[in-house]
Order: sequence, then C-alpha cells, then structure tokens
Amino acid sequence: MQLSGSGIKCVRGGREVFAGLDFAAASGEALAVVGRNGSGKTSLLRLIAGLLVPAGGTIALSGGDAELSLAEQCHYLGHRDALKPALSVAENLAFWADFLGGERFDGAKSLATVGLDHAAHLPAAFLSAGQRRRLSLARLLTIRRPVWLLDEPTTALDAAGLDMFCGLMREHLGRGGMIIAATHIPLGIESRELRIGGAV
Ligand SMILES: Nc1ncnc2c1ncn2[C@@H]1O[C@H](COP(=O)(O)OP(=O)(O)OP(=O)(O)O)[C@@H](O)[C@H]1O
Repeated sequence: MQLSGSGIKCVRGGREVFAGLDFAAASGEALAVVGRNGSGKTSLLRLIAGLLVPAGGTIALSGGDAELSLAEQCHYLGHRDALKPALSVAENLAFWADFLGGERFDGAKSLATVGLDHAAHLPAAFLSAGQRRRLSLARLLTIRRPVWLLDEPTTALDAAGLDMFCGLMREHLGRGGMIIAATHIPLGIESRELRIGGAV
C-alpha cells in the first residue's frame, strides 16, 4: 500500500496556505508532518481525509481496498476530541463504531487497552483531558482502518499514556498500516519528517 500526494495546493479562506507539496508513505511507515503554526499541517490531514478539497494536485492510495474510497480507509483524529459529553465513554465509542462502519472489534477490550475500562459508564463530560484523548485513541482500535491521520495525537497524555500510544502505533505499523501525524514534538516512534513551509 502506498499513499502519495503530488503537487498539492491548499487554499483556505481565499488564501494560499501551501502549494506544490509532494509526499509518499508506504505500508508500515510513519510520517511526522512538521512546520510552524499555521503552515497547514491540519489542513493537509483534512485534505487526505477528504474533509477539504485540494485547489490543485492529487492524493491517491494504491494497493488498498479497491472498493473503498481513500476517506473510508482513513481514521482522522483531530486535535479536538470529538466526544458527546452526555453519552458515556462506552456509548461514545459505540457511536463512532456505528458512524464509521466496517469490521468492528471489541469495544470493551479497546477501552481496557487505553486504560478506560473502569470509566466505561461515566459520562464523557466528566473525563479529564488525557482521558478524553485516550477515548479518542480507542476509536483507532475498535474500527480497523489502514491509514491513521493524527493531529497532535499525544496532547494531554501522561508518560504511561505516551508509552501505551507508542505501542499502539508500532502494532499498527507492524500490521502494515501507515500513520501521518501532525506534531510539534517527536512522535515517539521511528518516523520520516514531512516539513511544510520553511524551518520553524
Ligand atoms: N476555516 C478556515 N477558513 C479560513 N482559513 C483557515 C480555516 N482554517 C484554517 N485556516 C487557515 O489556514 C492556515 C493553516 O491552518 P492549519 O490549521 O492547517 O495550520 P497548522 O499548521 O495545523 O497550525 P498549528 O501548528 O497552529 O496547529 C492558517 O493560516 C489558518 O488560519
């Protein structure tokens, strides 16, 4: 599997954010997207996820599931946790599993993996910032998709959470997945750098 972008141009609010951007990532590989604030890291992830339309260039996945679009083969985790505060932890995860569809894995096991099994019935409104992030990460495990698009994924995680997350990323890459992560700090696993714009 290979995800590649060629000559991508991104325009937001009528202003060019970047142009002529090329990248490629293969199965088992992680790309760390770096660049100064406002350089377009989040925008690039949203372009790959199909949430924005490029003003130029192409993005394509080869060797994936021919019956699914690129967007359907991506997990997009934004920098804000997309949770419904009134639903419990388990209900939030079930919502995402239903929404995303596809082959579904054991939600209770995913919650245990991210250390939230004790909080399954707690309304998401009561979670701490790090717990909310852990719940978002559980989505990655409950519905399997090969391309993980992660925006500042380590925000709010404590040292044990970082260790856990690095383990999840390595497992995913070991299964032939790929990771494109926007980050201002080292990702914690071996990765190639994709820089947008000049040096910070
Ligand atoms: N909805 C929008 N309408 C207009 N401009 C936008 C919109 N969203 C983002 N932008 C602009 O696009 C540019 C790139 O934003 P983006 O969020 O992709 O940057 P980033 O590299 O992820 O930044 P950061 O490091 O601060 O998270 C910024 O100048 C931003 O103001």
